[in-house]
Amino acid sequence: MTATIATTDALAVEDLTISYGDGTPVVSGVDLRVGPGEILGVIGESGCGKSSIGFAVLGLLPAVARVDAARLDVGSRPMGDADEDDWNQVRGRVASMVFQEPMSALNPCMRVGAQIAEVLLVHGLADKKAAHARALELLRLVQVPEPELRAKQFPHQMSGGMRQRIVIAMALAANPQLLVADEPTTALDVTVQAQILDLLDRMRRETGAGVLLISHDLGVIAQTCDRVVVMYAGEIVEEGEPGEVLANPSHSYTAALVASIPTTSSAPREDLPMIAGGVRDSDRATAGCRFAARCAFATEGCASPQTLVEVAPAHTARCWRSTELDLTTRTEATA
Ligand SMILES: Nc1ncnc2c1ncn2[C@@H]1O[C@H](COP(=O)(O)OP(=O)(O)OP(=O)(O)O)[C@@H](O)[C@H]1O
Repeated sequence: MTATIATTDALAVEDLTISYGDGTPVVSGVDLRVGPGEILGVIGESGCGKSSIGFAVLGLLPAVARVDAARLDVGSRPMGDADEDDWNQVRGRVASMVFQEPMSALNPCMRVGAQIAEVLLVHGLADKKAAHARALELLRLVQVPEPELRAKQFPHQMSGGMRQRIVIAMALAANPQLLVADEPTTALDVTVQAQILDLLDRMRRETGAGVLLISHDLGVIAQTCDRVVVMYAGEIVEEGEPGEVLANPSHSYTAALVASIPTTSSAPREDLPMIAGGVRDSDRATAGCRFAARCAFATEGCASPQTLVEVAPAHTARCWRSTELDLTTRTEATA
């Protein structure tokens, strides 16, 4: 495959705010940058706004959603004021989505080779013969065995992992600059999960596409991403390189997430330090730290607005107490 390696950012988002109807924003003030060939992970518990961000950067939010951003560049295209025609030029060509459930992205009545070729035909990037040849090339690229045979099969004749490979082949067909992968391995069993993450890793290296990888699983993020943003109640609370963030969590929410990862030496699951409660609408409307109501270390000062501050090179956190706390052990630091 002859991929064009991009030189511009795959994604550049500044001050992104998303709300549904007249509701409180579910995402606020989010800045994201995905470089060419880079994997940026977005992690946070259910309801923190991860999928809303993924849909927003592909223009896929429902009409009820309101999106505001100081900058929303997808590949080299400024999409802040884009209409549906503009998004149709971008989706599948400049940026593509890999969803959690591959069956929802595939047409059950169409042979998979034809579905891959269709992406190229829709965008006028190849004639029928060339599109078919490229479909076989893409099946090889995503390591589908016996591509000629598989191309003639329907999705139901394949395993979940094989279907996700087909979806990734479709997403890559037009050589996009950005892939948005929203929980791409959650529906797969553990060994297949690892294979799909390896494939994403290889694909970004070989094609130069940047990847926005959305996951609630810190293990997936740690294994795959170059950088991670941790979201809480619609806000970024911490950002950095995964190894550094996991080793030195500097926001109490991240520390609680890290502490809730089971390890082989962990006590039985009920004894794990899980985070009590969940994101409430009122947390999103709080001017101060949105995690304060659930944080074991919150003080009166946490009611004041917090900004993301550098806690180490290329590592930022939105917790003014981070220097006072030993968040690796989740205790008040001793003087
Ligand atoms: N179409 C919609 N209309 C109204 N509210 C919505 C809509 N879609 C999402 N929301 C709300 O926006 C908030 C963020 O949802 P979103 O799906 O982006 O979060 P998430 O972190 O991806 O969660 P999950 O992991 O459960 O998908 C939630 O409170 C959700 O109820």
